[in-house]
Amino acid sequence: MKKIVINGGKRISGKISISGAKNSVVALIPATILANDIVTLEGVPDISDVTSLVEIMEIMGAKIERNLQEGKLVIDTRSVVSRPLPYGKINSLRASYYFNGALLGRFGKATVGLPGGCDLGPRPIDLHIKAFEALGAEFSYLEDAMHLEQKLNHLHGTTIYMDMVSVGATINTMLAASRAEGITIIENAAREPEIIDVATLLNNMGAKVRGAGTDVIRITGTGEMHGARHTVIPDRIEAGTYLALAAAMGDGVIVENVIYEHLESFIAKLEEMGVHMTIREDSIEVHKSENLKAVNIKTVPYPGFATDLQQPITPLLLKAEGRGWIMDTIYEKRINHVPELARMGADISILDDRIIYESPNSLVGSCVKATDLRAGAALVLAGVIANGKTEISNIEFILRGYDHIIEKLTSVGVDIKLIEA
Ligand SMILES: CC(=O)N[C@H]1[C@@H](OP(=O)(O)OP(=O)(O)OC[C@H]2O[C@@H](n3ccc(=O)[nH]c3=O)[C@H](O)[C@@H]2O)O[C@H](CO)[C@@H](O)[C@@H]1O
Ligand SMILES: C=C(OP(=O)(O)O)C(=O)O
Repeated sequence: MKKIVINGGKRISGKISISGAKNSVVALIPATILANDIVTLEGVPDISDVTSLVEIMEIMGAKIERNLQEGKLVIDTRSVVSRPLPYGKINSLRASYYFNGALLGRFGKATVGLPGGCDLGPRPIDLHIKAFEALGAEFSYLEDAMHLEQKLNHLHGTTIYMDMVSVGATINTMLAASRAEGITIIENAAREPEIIDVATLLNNMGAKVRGAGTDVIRITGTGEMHGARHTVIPDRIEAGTYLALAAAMGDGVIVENVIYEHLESFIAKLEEMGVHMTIREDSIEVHKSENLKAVNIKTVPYPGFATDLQQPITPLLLKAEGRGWIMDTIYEKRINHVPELARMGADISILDDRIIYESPNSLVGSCVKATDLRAGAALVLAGVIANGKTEISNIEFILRGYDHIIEKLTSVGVDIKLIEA
């Protein structure tokens, strides 16, 4: 079992470069199945979710050259077959549900086990299934796995209204609809940058996806798709995590390879707190910031404040002055970081549908447990801020989504190491 050990309380400075977006690449990899050809992905983060997806793709018959040091995957999906994938790695990550859309689109059938991923409370997939059914697939359970099969000899385009704004259901529908006959219109689509990234790859592979990034997406299905080369967008959640850390402990930190527009609501919150930043074309410099103010945060779909960033920003809030609350309207049970931060001395608790906190807090190094990916990120930040030694267990969650986190933090002066416990 691995642990992260941090000797906290030291100021940091320097540069951190952001890797490709986890929540994009986990959809881009399954999307390559639609090509029946060779797709090269660049800017791929070296994270365990990518390793898991590569393993699943190889089980399905894909030939993959991987050089994650250089952020590159060359994926040949010509020998992929739609074999049942009920168990194993499939159940360990949420994004495995994208195999449903990709396999259904290319082969007209898919048998894929139930998705896993972080425990954020219930994570239903009814909208995905409803969309596949609307496109002409029949849904059933086969050996504990989801089985989808087209009723006719092809899927057909249709208009789908999403009851809720869902990133996963929007992307899955785009995948299946890319190979359907006719036009599919997704209404009330999610607008996240990751959706645009997936649409860009699909279009480069020969699909016709229009309107990604707005709440109406129009997909004209195509019988054939082909190989392409694509660079993954920068990870706005990784960027937000390091910006929050820089605001809390930095004496001048530059976060590089960021798209500012993807982070506008987050930056607006940092500004409201009193954080000083210089925004450049593809980097953000966080200056030494003092006398920060407590703020309230409500997570909503993009372009609002991202659910994935409410946990990583919490340690920064604990350094501010005043009282505040956080309300996660996407995943209201995304609160696992709260008891661990309280264990480190934070005045933080849950009241009804909110996390409430009173600051400033003097955090003290402690033994804590990462219960999910972004809770883990929050504990790393808390460990850097806290005085003394923090030991974080269950770090496999953190490695699902943060590329070279130890190396990146060491480079700005954090005393952090990974140990075998
Ligand atoms: C809108 C939103 O902020 N989505 C976030 C969500 O995406 P993720 O893809 O996990 O979740 P969705 O965007 O699909 O779901 C948004 C909401 O819709 C509900 N839902 C979803 C699908 C479905 O079939 N039925 C249903 O009820 C979910 O329970 C959730 O409350 O978590 C990801 C990982 O943490 C983030 O990167 C996404 O930005
Ligand atoms: C919770 C997350 O990941 P997943 O949806 O893959 O579990 C996340 O990226 O914050």
